[in-house]
Amino acid sequence: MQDQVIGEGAARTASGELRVALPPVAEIGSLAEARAAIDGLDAALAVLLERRAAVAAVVQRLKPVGGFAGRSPERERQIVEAMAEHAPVLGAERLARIMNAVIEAGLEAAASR
Ligand SMILES: C=C(O[C@@H]1C=C(C(=O)O)C=C[C@H]1O)C(=O)O
Repeated sequence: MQDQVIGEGAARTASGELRVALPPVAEIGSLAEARAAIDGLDAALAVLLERRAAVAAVVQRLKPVGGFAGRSPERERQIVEAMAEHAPVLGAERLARIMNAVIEAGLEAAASR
């Protein structure tokens, strides 16, 4: 099976890996290149977000109380703190807003299935 290209610089490999090109930002020289890079990153993000929602839905089924009723602020704080180590420019405060939207979208999607 061949790699499935999902965007500029992003592909799913036959063995189920997601591969994303991360060339140095300083090498981006034009608006078209910058937008192509964003399109590739967004395609990869979409794949990751879809997978994350599917895994979060599994957690909802396994927890004693799932869904919005079983929301865990402590676990969500831990997630954001761990992510902030990889995203120091965004930082924990902005990441918390992003992840709140991601988590709520995942819980909504799980409830709608
Ligand atoms: C997935 C869980 O349930 C909820 C959803 C979370 C998520 O999408 O990461 C995190 C904490 C909970 O609010 C969990 O408790 O781990």
